[in-house]
Amino acid sequence: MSSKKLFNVVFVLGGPGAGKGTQCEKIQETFGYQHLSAGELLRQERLAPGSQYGEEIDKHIKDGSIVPVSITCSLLLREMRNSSKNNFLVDGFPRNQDNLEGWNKETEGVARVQRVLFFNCPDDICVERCLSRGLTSGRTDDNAESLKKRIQTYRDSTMPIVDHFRKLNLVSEIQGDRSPNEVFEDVKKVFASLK
Ligand SMILES: Nc1ncnc2c1ncn2[C@@H]1O[C@H](COP(=O)(O)OP(=O)(O)O)[C@@H](O)[C@H]1O
Ligand SMILES: O=c1ccn([C@@H]2O[C@H](COP(=O)(O)OP(=O)(O)O)[C@@H](O)[C@H]2O)c(=O)[nH]1
Ligand SMILES: [Mg+2]
Repeated sequence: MSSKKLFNVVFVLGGPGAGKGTQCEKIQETFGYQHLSAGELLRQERLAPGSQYGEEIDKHIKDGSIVPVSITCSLLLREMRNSSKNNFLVDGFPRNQDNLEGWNKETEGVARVQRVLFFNCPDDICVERCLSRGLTSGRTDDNAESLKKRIQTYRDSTMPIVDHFRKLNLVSEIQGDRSPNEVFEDVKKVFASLK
């Protein structure tokens, strides 16, 4: 029997602009979980010198479609293995069935999903937030055209993953269309009761 400690992972899901990144920063500060944004890791990888995946990642991000799990999962696992932490927030992943299956395969005996935080936020507010973020983010996908596709991908591909975790009783759903501090009050309750 292996005595190796499993990584604890909290998945953080929700539409584009639902507030995942904002809340993850607060959780990291307050509860010491290391924040890993899958989207951010992909954006970095795209720019990494010599990366063979740059173009592929670029295209998916602009199209609001989802990068193959082998790429995303290896970036996440690299961060986890290089960290001194044992507790991680995996922000914006798994976004579809391919992500979920790849994760399950790659992390068996390595990580356990402790909880799934799901930030529920109406589409119009999500879009409005991303458009304002786009004024300064420099992101190629914070524009009306990409957002339409991202919302569709979220609805068609990510919601079934949330529902999968609901059946496993792992989802804590939090209403995201309130001020960041109000949202965080509910997030704190979830973390206070984590097992
Ligand atoms: N509760 C909130 N109320 C208003 N604006 C918010 C809230 N949470 C985040 N924002 C802003 O909305 C944009 C998207 O938030 P972010 O945390 O990046 O969301 P996500 O990671 O889900 O896309 C950012 O510009 C952020 O500052
Ligand atoms: O596991 C992931 C996470 C992100 N993305 C891509 O990266 C984009 C931006 O994701 P991010 O989570 O940064 O966006 P957010 O929801 O926070 O606005 C997505 O639309 C996808 O194209 C992906 O392919 N796989
Ligand atoms: Mg984000």
